[in-house]
Amino acid sequence: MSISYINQQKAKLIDLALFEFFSVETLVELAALACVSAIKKVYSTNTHPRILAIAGPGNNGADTLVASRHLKQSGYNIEIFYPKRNKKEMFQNYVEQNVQYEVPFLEQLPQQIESNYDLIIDGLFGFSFQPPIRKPFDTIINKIKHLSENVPVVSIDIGSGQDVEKGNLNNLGIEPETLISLTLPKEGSKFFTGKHHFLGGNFLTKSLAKRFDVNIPQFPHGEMKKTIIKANKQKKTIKQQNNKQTTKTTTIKQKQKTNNNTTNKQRNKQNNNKQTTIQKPKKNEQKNNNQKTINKETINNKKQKTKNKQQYNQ
Ligand SMILES: NC(=O)C1=CN([C@@H]2O[C@H](COP(=O)(O)OP(=O)(O)OC[C@H]3O[C@@H](n4cnc5c(N)ncnc54)[C@H](O)[C@@H]3O)[C@@H](O)[C@H]2O)[C@@H](O)CC1
Repeated sequence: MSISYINQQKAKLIDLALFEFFSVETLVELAALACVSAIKKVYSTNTHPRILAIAGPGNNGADTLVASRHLKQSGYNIEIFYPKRNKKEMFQNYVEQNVQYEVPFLEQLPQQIESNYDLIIDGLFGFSFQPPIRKPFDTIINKIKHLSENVPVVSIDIGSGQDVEKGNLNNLGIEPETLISLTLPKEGSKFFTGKHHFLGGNFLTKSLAKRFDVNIPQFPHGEMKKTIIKANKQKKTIKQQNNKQTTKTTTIKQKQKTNNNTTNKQRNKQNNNKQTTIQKPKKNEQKNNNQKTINKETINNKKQKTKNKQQYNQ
């Protein structure tokens, strides 16, 4: 079953529907844990011990504040820049929790980020972002955008400054190396160009999925990172070089069936994984958004994963 991408309005409505039977604190805590789980998967305390988390004024910032606390407890050396503090009690509690766990809050975006941090968490804006970017976030986003060539950036739900539905229009937003979509990927994430795309927050019930006409992502409860969607720039380049292939949708399963080397055991394993589709975007979308081919796969499909990794490294 393919993953549904949702627009801004649907994301907001699903969020409201979840609030009917979850408290916002519970959702934030679970979303934050999903983010932590994904971050640990790619950036370990050995390779990326020093993290700068940038938290925005809304619930995307709340996810970031809570994730920061968990990351500190997981052994990372994390600092938070939280330029526009939300005055609601929930946010004040999140700040206090970080203070209690000795996570420092920075007054300014630090200088020398490249040499002082191994990873940046971008939690400025999520699905409620409405362009254009207002002060002081324009300067912050601009700085992080340029740093992202030297320090990996993880964005929570949306690359901040990007259009929720159209992606990184006019290159105004942050292009993260890792994107962690929550509940369901937003339409703009079809244009994601980074390396790792996780999906976390297994919140949808069957009735909500029906009500909002979306597919529930298939991954076990608690395993927030089970479904991974990977953008593969290299693949697109190769495809383009091989000359104007028409839009093609093929399942990983179908693709692998044609591979004579695939063993029955592997095939069974692939069938068990809910494979998703490889899709090429529409031409006009590509033009506006520097779209890259999206290769969606399950994490258990190790063989395919290794293949993709090799392509990145080429
Ligand atoms: N159902 C879900 O998927 C869940 C989503 N959560 C998180 O909540 C996020 C959505 O939270 P919110 O609805 O609070 O909104 P956001 O956190 O996306 O942002 C809203 C804030 O950003 C400001 N803002 C919007 N556009 C701006 C602009 N152009 N310039 C400057 N400031 C701007 C608004 O004034 C408001 O303060 C999601 O993206 C996700 O990270 C989780 O916390 C809980 C579960």
